[in-house]
Amino acid sequence: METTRTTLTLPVLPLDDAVVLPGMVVPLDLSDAEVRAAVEAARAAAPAAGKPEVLLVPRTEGRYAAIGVRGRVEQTGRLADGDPGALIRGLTRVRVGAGTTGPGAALWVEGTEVAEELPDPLPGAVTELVTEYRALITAWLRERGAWQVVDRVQQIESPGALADNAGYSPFLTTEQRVRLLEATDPVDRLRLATTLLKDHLAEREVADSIAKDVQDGVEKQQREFLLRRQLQAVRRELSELTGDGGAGEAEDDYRARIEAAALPPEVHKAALAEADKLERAGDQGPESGWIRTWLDTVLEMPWNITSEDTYDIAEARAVLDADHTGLQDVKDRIVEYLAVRKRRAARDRTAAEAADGAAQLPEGPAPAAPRDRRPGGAVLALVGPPGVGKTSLGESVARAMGRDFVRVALGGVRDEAEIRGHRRTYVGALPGRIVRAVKDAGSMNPVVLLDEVDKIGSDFRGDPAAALLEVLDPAQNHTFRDHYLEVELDLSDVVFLATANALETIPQPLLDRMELVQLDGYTEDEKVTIARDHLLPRQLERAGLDPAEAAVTDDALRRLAGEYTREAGVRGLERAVARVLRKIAASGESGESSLPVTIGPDDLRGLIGRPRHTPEAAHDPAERRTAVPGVATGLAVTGAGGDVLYVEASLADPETGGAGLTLTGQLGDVMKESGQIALSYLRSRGAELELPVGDLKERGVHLHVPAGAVPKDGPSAGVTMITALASLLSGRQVRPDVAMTGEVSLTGRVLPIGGVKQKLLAADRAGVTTVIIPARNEPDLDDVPAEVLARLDVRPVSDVRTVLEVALTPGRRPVEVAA
Ligand SMILES: Nc1ncnc2c1ncn2[C@@H]1O[C@H](COP(=O)(O)OP(=O)(O)OP(=O)(O)O)[C@@H](O)[C@H]1O
Repeated sequence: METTRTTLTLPVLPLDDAVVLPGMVVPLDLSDAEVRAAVEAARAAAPAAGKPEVLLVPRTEGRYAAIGVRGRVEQTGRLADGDPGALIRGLTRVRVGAGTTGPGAALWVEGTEVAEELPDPLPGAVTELVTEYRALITAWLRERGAWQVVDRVQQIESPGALADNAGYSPFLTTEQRVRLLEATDPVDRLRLATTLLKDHLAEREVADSIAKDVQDGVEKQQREFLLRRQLQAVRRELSELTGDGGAGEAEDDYRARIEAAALPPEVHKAALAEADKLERAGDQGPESGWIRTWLDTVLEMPWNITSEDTYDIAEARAVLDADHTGLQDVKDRIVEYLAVRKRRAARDRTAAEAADGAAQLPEGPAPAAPRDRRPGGAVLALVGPPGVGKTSLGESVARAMGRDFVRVALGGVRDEAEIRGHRRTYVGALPGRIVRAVKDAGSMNPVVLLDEVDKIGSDFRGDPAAALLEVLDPAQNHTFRDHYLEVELDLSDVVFLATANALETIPQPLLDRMELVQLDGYTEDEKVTIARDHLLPRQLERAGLDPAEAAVTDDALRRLAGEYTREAGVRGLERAVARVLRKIAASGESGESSLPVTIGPDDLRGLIGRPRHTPEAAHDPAERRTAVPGVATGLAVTGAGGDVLYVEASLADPETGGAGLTLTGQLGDVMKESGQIALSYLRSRGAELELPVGDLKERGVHLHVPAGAVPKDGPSAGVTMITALASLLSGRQVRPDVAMTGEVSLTGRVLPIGGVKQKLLAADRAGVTTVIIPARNEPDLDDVPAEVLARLDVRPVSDVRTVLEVALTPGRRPVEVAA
């Protein structure tokens, strides 16, 4: 019911995010340029006696509403905040028409006033609506304590004005207010105002009931808290009565710690259950001790901590290079491993995201096929002699990946519980080493170095290797269960590395999971570089010396490596360097010598005594081990890397010693067989070689490999045994500068062996210059550093005859047979 009345020309006062409805009186801020422009324009146009009038039009996102409200500027002055302001009263609705001109900077429009007409008397439905709205709004206002407003609302008679008064309701949105403004029919408007109010009341009811639930929850917690406090107090009093110290403060403490620790849901549940048990058991309970230990362990685990992998491959390489000299191929392998790991991690992430996305769809496609959860695949195993840097490479890998590092020493572990923990019911039960490693690392994705996997054994206490296999298996290790911890531990993000001295004793199933990287040991030159760049700086620091105070020349380092130590790695060398520096520090301190000093090779003797390992070839010929016939130099790989070993042969006294073969020196079965084969070969073919083999048939033969405390095995001493025997029989010495390795067949063929690089490095260390190797091992020479090959005369052979030709000196001395 809208009849057009007057046409008006008014300056527009735009209202952003606000609506003024007829009947409302609102303050407007005159420091706003548009508001000021409109008010000033209105003032300019107003008749001398009358008050200026503006058209208040809501504006949303730059667009004006179709209906505005004629507003009268009642007053100007200061607003509460001190800004200039105007008090404006909304009068009537005006339909906004075309733009026009007028004084001032404001926008002028023409508008037509909207008249409101209602039938008189009002129809019953409308009266009811008025009553309903009034009841609702007064109830709401009363609730909020707005008593004056209640009175005012009670006095409003007209349905339209009643609805317009809703403009004051704080819960309405601007959009809802605009709808009220644009509802030109008064009854429609009141209907709208009623609906909006009812909606609000309904919403508030829901919110209230939620708040009430929350409140109830809080009350329950408070009650629980109070009860616990009381329980505590009772316990304390009890313990005072009975004279036991230490009241049950701790249980509540555990509960709080559990809540604070943000444990995974399962763990949280288990921990709370234990805390409950602890409370029930009380302090006197026999169980309380181990429950506490368990809770402490669980709370100390880094459940929610994972370090972020930030490495890129070039950086990782740089870290490896900075920490270790040489080892190019080893570093290449590690970098490849990291690159693959990184790619797979990225791929798995994408797959996981895709799967998550699919899972959110109600009828999504089947989730992606189960993936190998370990991004890196197999476990990288660093295999090589002691002191070649396996452990420190592991540390470097962690550093390169930006992860925490922990080492788990497995040497001598025979008990499965060492890996997997003891059940809690055992006295003194502990979690296994894997759990302890993760705890020590302080994050759930550390690099864990399983040191000396070749030295785990098994006995009646279970098989640690089997437990270890589960730890390393990507299909199982995301739910690893430690017997002690009893809750599942996700190990799938852990990077496992392993080290071993020798492959032979690694249990096969473990070996299958490993990707092997061999470290064979260093040449003398490499050792000098490592010592200069890494060992010396570190030991200087340990000795409290400044690099400017003490220098050790490369030649001195070389002598330390060559004559004071004999090893594949650099551990002994590092110790020797440390000894030298300690002496320097001591003599500097006692004033015996003045710093700075430079240590050359000849100073070493005065500092740390005579060298222990002079090369065999440097000895007086009469003192060499091969000075007597029957001794040959062999090459072997032991747990300590490559080494030279000597094989001694002798014939037993025909009267006292029986016939047959005696083998001594802790030889393994395979090595013993080599002895048998050597003897058989010489018995059958010796004559062809012009050897007096008759002795072999009548007299017992004894083969001994000294350094008897070290177990030795393998077939590669075959050539050495034959050479020693042939030397004995022929009376020709074995050349002291020759060492050899190779398996021998019954027909005298020289068969290939392993560990060529380690053996050649050892030969070079020992000062040997000619090395006999099986012809079929020639390709292995590619792995041997060029500088070593340059010093060695390597003779690849395929027949034992050639071995003897090379190894035996021409000079012939008859065997002195003891009569
Ligand atoms: N290439 C190298 N560059 C720098 N330092 C090295 C290198 N190789 C070894 N080292 C240093 O030699 C020392 C011994 O190495 P490490 O303890 O890692 O040997 P390992 O092979 O793990 O021996 P083990 O098998 O007995 O544990 C370490 O201090 C290490 O930093």
